Amino acid sequence: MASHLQLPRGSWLSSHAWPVINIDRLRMGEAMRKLVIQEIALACREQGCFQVVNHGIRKSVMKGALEAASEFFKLSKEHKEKFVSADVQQPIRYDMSSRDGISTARSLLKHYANPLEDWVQFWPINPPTYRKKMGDYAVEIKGVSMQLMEAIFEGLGDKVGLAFHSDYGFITILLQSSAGFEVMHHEDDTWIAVPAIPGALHVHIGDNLEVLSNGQLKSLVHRTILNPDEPRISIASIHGLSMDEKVHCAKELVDEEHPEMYKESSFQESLDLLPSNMNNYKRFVESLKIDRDE
Ligand SMILES: O=C(O)CCC(=O)C(=O)O
Ligand SMILES: [Fe+2]
Repeated sequence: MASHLQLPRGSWLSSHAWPVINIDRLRMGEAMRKLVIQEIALACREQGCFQVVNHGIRKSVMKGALEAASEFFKLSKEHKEKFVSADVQQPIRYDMSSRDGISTARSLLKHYANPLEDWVQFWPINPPTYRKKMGDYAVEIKGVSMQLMEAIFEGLGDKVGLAFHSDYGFITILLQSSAGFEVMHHEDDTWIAVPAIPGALHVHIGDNLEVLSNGQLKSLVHRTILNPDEPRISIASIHGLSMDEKVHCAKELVDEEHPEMYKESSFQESLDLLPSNMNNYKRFVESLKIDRDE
């Protein structure tokens, strides 16, 4: 394993936008499974890759497979050359030169693996532990692939139900019946799945608070993903001022070093902007930003 891989504190490591997914949670009840499927779907859509931990493959099996491969490559030429073939259809093939146009400097041993009983007869008998160690790994990695394929297929049904936006108002409080809510990380613009924790309320910052705080707080960009299997209910309570009351940067937070960054606005004005959003969505707070470079 690469030395830069950190172990997950929770389920999702976002410090480097690098998803590490704890997949034994796929078996911890329906609600948890849904969340993990959503995390996997998110990683697939956003990054096209992710790492899994708690996948159930024993450490000794992973170590054994690496040892078997390494011992094979350390063998003398005559042991390995038995498997050399120019025929890429062979069930086992050792090669040191490029027949695929992509191998530049590597040796490879390529063989079929599952079902093991069909293919193991073609595998090296040297090193003597090769068949057992690589065989155990082949069987266990197939189990992980099957679980992941199932989860990825389930996640493919998920569609964005409510696209990228931030809320007008100071704060929004969400009471949600199930997962599906995603928020954008402030620093690296990656999406993070928010779990629906029973009994908990989700709170996020809206455009008004970004303006009031003169940019010290940022309104949260978020969206929701549809769950094809069950309806999701979410009650979003958005707290703001009355229709025509203006929200402006707090005077206490404006001085020479921190000039006013936003124009004042009312809830009515945010509504007036809605029709123009139909074809080209722009966050309301963006339209309030004062461009200081001009
Ligand atoms: O469906 C949700 O949980 C979020 C709803 C939302 O973002 C909104 O109504 O502004
Ligand atoms: Fe929202």
